[in-house]
Amino acid sequence: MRFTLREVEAAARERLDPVHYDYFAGGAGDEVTLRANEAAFERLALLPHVLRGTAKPELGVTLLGGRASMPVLIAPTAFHRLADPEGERATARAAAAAETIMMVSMASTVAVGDVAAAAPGARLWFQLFIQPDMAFTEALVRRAEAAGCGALVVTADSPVFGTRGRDERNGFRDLPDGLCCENMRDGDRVREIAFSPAVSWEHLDRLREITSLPVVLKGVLHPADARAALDHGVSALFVSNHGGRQLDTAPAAVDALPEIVDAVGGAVPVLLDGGVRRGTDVLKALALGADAVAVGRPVVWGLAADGERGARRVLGLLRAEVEEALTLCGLASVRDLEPGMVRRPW
Ligand SMILES: Cc1cc2nc3c(=O)[nH]c(=O)nc-3n(C[C@H](O)[C@H](O)[C@H](O)COP(=O)(O)O)c2cc1C
Ligand SMILES: CCCCCCCCCCC(=O)C(=O)O
Repeated sequence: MRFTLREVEAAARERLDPVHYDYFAGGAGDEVTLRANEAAFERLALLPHVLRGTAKPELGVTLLGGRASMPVLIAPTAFHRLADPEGERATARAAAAAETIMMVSMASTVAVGDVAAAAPGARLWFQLFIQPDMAFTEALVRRAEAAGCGALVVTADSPVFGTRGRDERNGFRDLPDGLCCENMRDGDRVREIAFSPAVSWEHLDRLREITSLPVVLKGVLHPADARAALDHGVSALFVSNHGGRQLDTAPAAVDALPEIVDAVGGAVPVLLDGGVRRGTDVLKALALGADAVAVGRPVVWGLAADGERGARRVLGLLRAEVEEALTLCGLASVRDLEPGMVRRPW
C-alpha cells in the first residue's frame, strides 16, 4: 500500500523505462520552475480555525456547468501509454470513478473518441495546441465535440516546445514503434504537433467562432494576459507554467495566482496546476482564489505504478487529504476557504 504521492512516484520510477521516467518527471532549462512549484506550496502556511463544530466537509465544485466531486482535476499530460498499456483509457476510468474531470491531451496515445468510449460517464475536456492550419484545428475540435468533451483547454504557453535537458541527453525525440499521437491522424498519415509562435489572440477568436464549447485558457501567468483573455471571451483561466516544462524561471504557479485572481475579479473561474502534491496544497490554492486545481505528474505516476488502480489511488489519496485538512481547518466546505487562512511565515 502506498500512503503518499511520493511513494507512488517511487513505485512508478521502479517500473518505468528510465528515459520515459525522465520525460514525465523533467522540466525545462535548469528546472528552477519545476522545483519552485512544489517549494512555493511548502513555504505557505495554513492558519486553521478551531471549535467550529463542522460535520464532514463538502468537497464538490461546479465548473463550466459540470460538477466535480472534489476540487482536484486531472491536468492534460501526453503519452499515457508509455506508463500503462491501457493509457488514457485507464486514466479516464479512474477519473469517472472519482467523479472528477479529466483533460485529455491533444498528444494522447489513445484517440479522444476512444478515451470517451472506454469510460462511460467520464467528464472529459479536450486540451488543444491551436494549430496554424486552422482547418486541421477545426477537425480536432469536431473530434472533441463528437467525443462529448465539455470544454476546450487551449494551451497558450507553448509557442515553441521547451527544451528539456533530460530528453536531450537521453535522445528522447519520438514515441516507440506502435504508439503515436492518435488525435493527429489525418487520412493515412499522422501529423506532427506544430508549436507555433504565429498563434495569436486572433486564432483564439477564430476558435471561439467555430465552436460553442467553453474555452479554458491554460498557461496564463501575467495579469495583463488574464485581462486580455476576458476581453477575448474565455470561459475560464488556467494558471500554469506547464509543470516547469516551458519557460524556466517563470514563477511558481501558486505565487502567480493572487495577481491573476485579482485581475479576473470573479468574472470567470480560475484553475491552477503545478506542484500540487498534498491536500494542504489544494487548500492553499483555493484559499488564494482558485476554484479548483489540477494534477499532472501524480496521475501519471499512479498509472505507471498500478494502471487504473494506481490512478484511482492517487485521486483517492488527494481526496482524503483534502477532507482531513478541511476538517483540521474547521471548515464545512471548500467554499469557506479565504485568503486570510494563508500566511507567508518568515
Ligand atoms: C509528462 C507531461 C506531459 C504534459 N503534456 C501536456 C500536454 O500535452 N498539454 C498541456 O497543455 N500540458 C501538458 N503538460 C503540462 C500539464 O498539463 C500540467 O500543466 C503540469 O503537469 C502541472 O504540473 P504537475 O505535474 O506538477 O502537476 C504535461 C506535463 C507533463 C509532466
Ligand atoms: C520529446 C518528444 C517529442 C514530443 C512532441 C510532442 C509533445 C506533445 C506535448 C506534450 C507536452 O506538452 C509536454 O510538456 O511534454
